[in-house]
Amino acid sequence: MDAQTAHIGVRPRYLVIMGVSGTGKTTIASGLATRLGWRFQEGDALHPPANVEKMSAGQPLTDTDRAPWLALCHEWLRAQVEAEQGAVLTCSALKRAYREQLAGEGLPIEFVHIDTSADALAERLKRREGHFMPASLLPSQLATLEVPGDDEPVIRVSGEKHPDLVLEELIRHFQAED
Ligand SMILES: Nc1ncnc2c1ncn2[C@@H]1O[C@H](COP(=O)(O)OP(=O)(O)OP(=O)(O)O)[C@@H](O)[C@H]1O
Ligand SMILES: O=C(O)[C@H](O)[C@@H](O)[C@H](O)[C@H](O)CO
Repeated sequence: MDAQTAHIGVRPRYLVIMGVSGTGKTTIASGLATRLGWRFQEGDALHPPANVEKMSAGQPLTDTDRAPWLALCHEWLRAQVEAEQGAVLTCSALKRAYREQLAGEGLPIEFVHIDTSADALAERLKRREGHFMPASLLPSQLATLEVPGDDEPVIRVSGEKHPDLVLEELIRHFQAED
């Protein structure tokens, strides 16, 4: 545990920051990784090019499309657990089955579900520029989302609070549990 992490007093964790497109996964994940000195991976960067092309064309992904992507995400998580340095991955992880695949082989994965209202999401995606995901896919994202159950290792946060407040809330949560 380096000086910064020791100062904050949080043991290494292995987090998947999840939720629908536009909910704030990259914002929160990168903020956590920076504050805690943990490794960060943008899950979208692990998509096969065909998946990005499909979404860019306004077509929702299928379970078959997501399978190789989720396998790469799981592999990244497994390598981080072995490295024991703490890690944060962004991944929509919309379905329970996807979350089970990410946490497969008994990996100690925790999910942070960022929940944002449909209206706020629509407004954000309408304004967002330079991203491959069209706002037209928001309804399919919301329809596909299976909100994590209380039986899943999930921490629920709001996507409509200021990101700095969410980061402080998460770090306090980790400190209280350690
Ligand atoms: N709490 C927030 N309040 C207001 N705007 C936010 C908040 N969090 C993120 N945003 C904005 O919403 C947009 C999407 O944020 P971000 O890229 O982090 O989401 P994402 O879930 O990673 O999206 P995607 O999955 O589509 O890549 C960005 O323009 C970001 O600045
Ligand atoms: O599961 C999915 O349908 C996709 O992963 C999307 O969620 C994108 O990755 C991301 O949200 C891009 O905006």
